[in-house]
Amino acid sequence: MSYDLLSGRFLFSYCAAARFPSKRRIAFVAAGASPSSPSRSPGASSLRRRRVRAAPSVPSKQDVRPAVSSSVTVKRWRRRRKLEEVQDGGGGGGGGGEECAPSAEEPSTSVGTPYQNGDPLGRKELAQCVVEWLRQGMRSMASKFAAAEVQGDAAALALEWGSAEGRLGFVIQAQPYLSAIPMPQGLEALCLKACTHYPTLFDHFQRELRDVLLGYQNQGLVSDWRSTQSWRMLKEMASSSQHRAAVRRTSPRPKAMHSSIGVSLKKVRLMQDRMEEFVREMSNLLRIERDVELEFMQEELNATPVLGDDSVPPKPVEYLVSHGLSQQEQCDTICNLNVVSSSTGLGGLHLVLFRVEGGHKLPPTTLSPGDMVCVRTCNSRGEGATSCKQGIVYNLGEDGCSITVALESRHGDATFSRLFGKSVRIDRIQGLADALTYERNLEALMLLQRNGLQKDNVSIGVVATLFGDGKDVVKMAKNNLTRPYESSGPDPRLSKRYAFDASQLRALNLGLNKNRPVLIIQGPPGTGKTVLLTELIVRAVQQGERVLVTAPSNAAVDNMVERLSHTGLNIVRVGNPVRLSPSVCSKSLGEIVNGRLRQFRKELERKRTDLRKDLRHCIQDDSLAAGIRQLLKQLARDLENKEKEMIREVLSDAQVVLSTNTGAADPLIRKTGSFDLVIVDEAGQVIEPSCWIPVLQGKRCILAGDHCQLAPVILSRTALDGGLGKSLLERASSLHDGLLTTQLTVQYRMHDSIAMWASNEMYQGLIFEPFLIHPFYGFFHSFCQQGVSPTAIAVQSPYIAQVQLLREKLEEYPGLSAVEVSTIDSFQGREADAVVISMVRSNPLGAVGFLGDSRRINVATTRARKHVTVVCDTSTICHSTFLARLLRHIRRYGQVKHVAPGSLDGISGLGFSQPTLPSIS
Ligand SMILES: Nc1ncnc2c1ncn2[C@@H]1O[C@H](COP(=O)(O)OP(=O)(O)OP(=O)(O)O)[C@@H](O)[C@H]1O
Repeated sequence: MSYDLLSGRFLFSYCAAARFPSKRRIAFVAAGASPSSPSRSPGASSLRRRRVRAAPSVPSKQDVRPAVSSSVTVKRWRRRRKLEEVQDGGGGGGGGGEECAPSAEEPSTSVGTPYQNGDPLGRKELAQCVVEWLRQGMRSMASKFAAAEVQGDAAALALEWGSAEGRLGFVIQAQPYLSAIPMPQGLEALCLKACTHYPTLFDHFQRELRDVLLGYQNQGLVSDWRSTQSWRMLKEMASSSQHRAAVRRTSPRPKAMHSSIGVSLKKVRLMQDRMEEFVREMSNLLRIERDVELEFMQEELNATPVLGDDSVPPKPVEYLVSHGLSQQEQCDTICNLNVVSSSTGLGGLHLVLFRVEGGHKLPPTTLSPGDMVCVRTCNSRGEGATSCKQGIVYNLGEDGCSITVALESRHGDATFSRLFGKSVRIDRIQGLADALTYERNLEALMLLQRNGLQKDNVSIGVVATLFGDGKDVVKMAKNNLTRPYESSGPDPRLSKRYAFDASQLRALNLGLNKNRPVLIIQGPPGTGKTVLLTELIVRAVQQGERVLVTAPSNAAVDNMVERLSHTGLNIVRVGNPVRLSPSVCSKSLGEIVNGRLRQFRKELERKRTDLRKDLRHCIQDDSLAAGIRQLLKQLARDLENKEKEMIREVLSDAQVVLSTNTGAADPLIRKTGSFDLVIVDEAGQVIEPSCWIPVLQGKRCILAGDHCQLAPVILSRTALDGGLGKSLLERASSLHDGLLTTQLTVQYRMHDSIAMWASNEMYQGLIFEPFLIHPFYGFFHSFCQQGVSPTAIAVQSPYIAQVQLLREKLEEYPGLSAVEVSTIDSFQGREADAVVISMVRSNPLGAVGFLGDSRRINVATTRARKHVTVVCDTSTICHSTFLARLLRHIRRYGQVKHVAPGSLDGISGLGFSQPTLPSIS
């Protein structure tokens, strides 16, 4: 190894003909060296000269000669080493290459860059023999230094230290001592890595010097080893900034985590690499998906309503138009609106009030609070501009002329200001991820990569479990962080509310184990996942845990809020007020805060009114008026501060916080600190990045769901094929031989004949132990006549337009407006005594579209406790073998009724003829 004065580069070459065949000789150049390389550091020239002198000129293994005192010849030195080896028991140290072959586990090392910074490399990274090889080399160097000390040869000592000065000098100085010792066979690459790693060399040298000096002290050669010149010089070197910079890690990799999660640093690095690879892939897929979404949205928005003849000058447009490339997505539009005012709502919502131009009434519209909309300027024909702002309908004015939208943009946003004074158009867009969701997913991935394995990350156990391999998890278990093998026997104390079955009790016990970072609860429909989660939350709070509960959709979160409302827990639902179901409003953050601020607001309003009165009276007195205006501003600030304080208070007092997965990224939640437990319901329905938003906020997590029910909706084929559609639930349940998963096996909801179909079609015949349910038979039109309450009936369709049409039709029948009509997707997680599924599709081609998605039909069918009616065109539906099997099952265990063409006006058309179902292989 030498330093090239001309190029200013550090050259290292090593040739060990005896051990490496010629083609395996290693010669490498570390370009640029370190920031403190001699060419750049002050005093570099003298240092360089000394280094050139001190470095042996490319020693070969045969003639390597340790730079020991002249009295020790190479022969004697070798003899002594051999003797030491014999004394050590035949090379128990490191020379015995034959005993120290690299194992399959040993990392393949790239020997590229000497002088990496960082912690000393240990046995795990280098293998025992290499560490021993280093120890011997450094022992020899330390002995030389210490010998100079006891011989009182200050000049020699100074010379040696001078050569070793600086980390580069130190590494160079160490080489001859190391080269003198044969490298363990097969581990040459690791030896080369180690012998150029300054922190490692220094660490070994320090330990050996201390031992040698201590030996001298015991022999009475020195009085106090700590006060020797060698030791003081070493300490001086250790306190230099150069040294500290070298042993400080410069890469963003985590520090030695082994003490935190009980696995080796090497394993932590592997996990980090795995995680970085995952984050890279997922971010890329998210971007692809986002591009397709935007493209799709643009196409939807470009489908501008056509107003007929171009030559006819357009009148003020007042219409509702539905168009859509996909039948599921419907886009309702209101044009010719003007911005009237904007204000800030609770939680910083940017509320913008729009009115129809010319004081006209809003057209009849299906837009309603909570709908996601796109807001942009438009021309007099209603054609919209390309750039748009996303928002959510906040409310529709009672006067019928206005609509308020909560916009994503903030005050002062240029896009928003451009809306002023212009004609504006609002389009409803369904089923598209908004920009905020996309950004929050990306942010979660970034946080996972950056903080996932950091010591201070609360969810480090979760991350390590989900990115470690099976061995890591077992290791962590030994370290008491997780106990995957703990007893799963039922705990009788847990069965007060329900008579839980054994599989539910097992899940409860596992879920309440604070030492378990990850639990996956999987269960087919009706097996009590939601019931179980409710119980788990109650018990977790009882054992002192603060819980964050999330789900992919607002409907699923509200469902959980409703179930928890009766438990007496202090729960808070966080989310955009306009998207919450009215039944849970009393638990929403907005409502709670407003309730507590009511008195304060009243008082503030009174003060405001007084001040405004005063202002009117002193309009002539500029300075007084300015003072009053200041006071009014101050009142507004007071309200804002009080609001923030109250939000913080409400959230930090809450025992359970509930939001959607995306909503969990809300700074309001993040600011209140981490959670002991995060529970994600319907976890099979959400893409993995989204799941990481809540999961990173808790010490441990429970994911519940069913991978045979609705999957994440992905638009891009590339993203789907790349794996974006795979949920964390699905990935985690296949990890570590299913160690993280527990199954629920008894279904309590459905009549046996419904459950049987689901079991055979979706769960490989898994027998759900049935729970006794009495079926009833009848038809939708006559259910109610048979005494079934309208609230016990749920109508589902995959298509939103059909849902809207059915709602309108049912309004016409007195008493039937209580029948719930919804899309299949929004009914997931819920149940009803009787379910009617309207399949809609009817075409000569037999195209079934996404009806062919077995998971969606599984959800629709398994919502029913007692009865399922499927309304469909069998000639279309039966083109799908899956759907044809469903119809066959119904024919076998139920009844098929036929509506004759042209007789759609009611009961009279229903007969009992058996339609021919195509044969299916
Ligand atoms: N141990 C039990 N004893 C009696 N009834 C139970 C029990 N567990 C669950 N149930 C009932 O079974 C029905 C289904 O429960 P739940 O909605 O929790 O199931 P789920 O697994 O979440 O279903 P899905 O996945 O279809 O949403 C509910 O009516 C619930 O009250």
